[in-house]
Formats: sequence, structure tokens, C-alpha cells
Amino acid sequence: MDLSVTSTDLSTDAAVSTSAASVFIPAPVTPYQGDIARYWDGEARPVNLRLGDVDGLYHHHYGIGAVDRTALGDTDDSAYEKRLIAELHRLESAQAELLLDHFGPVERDDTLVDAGCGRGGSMVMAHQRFGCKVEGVTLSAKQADFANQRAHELGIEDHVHARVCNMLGTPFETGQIAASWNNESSMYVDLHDLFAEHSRILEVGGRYVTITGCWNPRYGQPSKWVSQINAHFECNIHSRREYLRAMADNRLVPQAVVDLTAATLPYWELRATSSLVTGIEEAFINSYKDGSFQYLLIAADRV
Ligand SMILES: C[S@@+](CC[C@H](N)C(=O)[O-])C[C@H]1O[C@@H](n2cnc3c(N)ncnc32)[C@H](O)[C@@H]1O
Ligand SMILES: CC(C)=CCC/C(C)=C/COP(=O)(O)OP(=O)(O)O
Ligand SMILES: [Mg+2]
Repeated sequence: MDLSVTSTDLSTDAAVSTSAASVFIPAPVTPYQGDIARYWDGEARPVNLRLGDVDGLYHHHYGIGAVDRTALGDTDDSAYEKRLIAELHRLESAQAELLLDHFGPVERDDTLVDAGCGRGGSMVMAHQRFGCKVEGVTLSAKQADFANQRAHELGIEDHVHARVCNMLGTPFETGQIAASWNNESSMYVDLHDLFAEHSRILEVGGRYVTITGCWNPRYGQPSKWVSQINAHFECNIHSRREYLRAMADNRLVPQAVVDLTAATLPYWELRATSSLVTGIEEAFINSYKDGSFQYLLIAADRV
């Protein structure tokens, strides 16, 4: 069987990195990863591009916090849709700010890793906040090119860099990374494999942070809404229990577990009223409300 990925050569950039890194784990290429690479190579939803156009930070994650009704103003006004887009984008950037808040002190000469970096919005924010180097990995060549182009336009390409690479086998040296994260990207991988790799690259005392959607073990099994979200994004949402167990098995000790479910609902309810709806809004709103799905931040120490 031919397992090669034709739309995206997953090995190219990782292979280039071998000269720079003393430890190199070749990127395993599975047919599923090929599907995900193609999915993100082909993604161009207005809900992501038009929000990113607001200030040049392109996110593929969701928002948190209260809606600023004053900033939104009158719905009858012709500029209302533009203000609504700006407000959704503000809530998505607030989500990334909260993730960065959980890194604690980061020095300018530290290197951070964004596992599943998308178009790189969070990487730019991390560099702008800490002045440090940020390395991103994504399966999508289109996303990596986009992120590197944005870094170039901002003149920060020597600090912010994305590569096409499997997050389960990165070219980063063992124990050299001060902090790493997954922002809505852990539902594409096996959690034991993922946390083994984060644990390998992080220095002892380093920090790992994730924001993720997970199914709630108290509900019993994944609800029909969770199954709908999985089908929509071709992902496999894990349970809260799986996260905590896989972290414990890989020397990652939770320091903070924050339930962001209530904080993300206003974003979804606002998004559901916009012209940029994608059809998945109802599944998020219903699953958050029936308790089957949770939006969670976990910050863990590498011990
Ligand atoms: C929903 S997007 C999140 C992007 C980004 N973290 C953000 O907040 O904007 C999911 C990302 O995970 C990446 N991804 C999924 N599986 C991956 C893997 N095995 N290795 C590297 N990246 C992966 C996709 O390529 C995509 O960039
Ligand atoms: C919380 C969960 C389960 C997330 C799944 C991963 C995912 C696709 C995140 C958002 O990406 P996006 O910003 O491209 O999606 P959309 O187009 O819906 O805004
Ligand atoms: Mg989005």
C-alpha cells in the first residue's frame, strides 16, 4: 500500500532540520495525517480569514469572554457586521492571551513550541509578548507558508518560524524547550504519543499548556453533538479523563485545570447570529449546554 502524501511532503522541512538538531525523530506519515494535511491545505473559511484580516493575527481556535455589547452597537447599522467580526476576533485573541498567561515567566532567549500552529496567530502573539523564539509545526504546507509569510511581513521571521512536521516526532532537541502548547490541535493525535513528545522536548521545570474541547466523562460517552463535531472536522475528541491520565503517564503534572465552557458560550451564541456561520455552531452550543462537552485549559509542569 502506498502511504505517501501527495499534496504535502511531510518529510521535507523536518529532514532539513536534521543538521540543526542532534536528536531527530522522523515524522511518521499515516493515511489519516495525509487526510488532515489535505483538509487544512484546502481550508479557506471566511469565518477564519475575515477575522484574521482585522489585525493580521490568523487564528483557528475559538473565543472566550463576555461580548462587548457597547462595541457591537446597533444591529440595524450598516457597519454592524464589521463590528461583529471584530468582536469575534477579539474573543479569539483573548483565548490565546489566556493560554500565554499560563506560561509564567519566559525569557527572550527561550524557545517555545506551538504544536499544531495553524496560520500562526498564537505564535506571533507569543513572540510579541515575550520577545522569544517560537517554532510551530503543522501538517499543512499551506498553513506553514502562510505563517512564515506573516512573520516575514512583520519582520520577525528570525524569531517566528513554522514548518511542516508531525507534532508526534519533532526535530527539536531533548530538554531544550522552555514551554510548549496545543491550542485546539490535540484532538488529531493519540494523547500518549503527544505528551511523550512534549515531555521529551521540554526542559525539566518547563511548562505545557493546552486549550481543548473534550468530552465529559460525567456524561458517560461522547454525545451525538460531540460525534457531529468529530465528523465536521475529521478529528477525534478525547475525554477529560484521557488528558489527565496521559499527562500523568508522561511526567506532566497539572498545575491548573480551568473549565472555560461558560466563558466560550457567549462567543458561540454571537457567532450563531453572524453571516459567517458554518453550520457547526448548534453542536457546540448544545453540547456545552447539555454537559457532554467541555472547553478546558490545562497547564502542566514538566517534572
Ligand atoms: C484547529 S487548528 C489549530 C491551529 C492553531 N493552534 C490555532 O490556535 O490557531 C489544528 C492544527 O493542528 C494541526 N495538526 C493536526 N494534526 C497534526 C499533527 N499530527 N502534527 C502537526 N500538526 C497537526 C493542523 O495542521 C492544524 O494546523
Ligand atoms: C474545540 C474543538 C473540538 C476544536 C476542533 C479543532 C478545530 C477545527 C478548531 C477550530 O478551527 P477553525 O477556527 O478552523 O474552525 P471554524 O472554521 O469553525 O472557526
Ligand atoms: Mg475559526
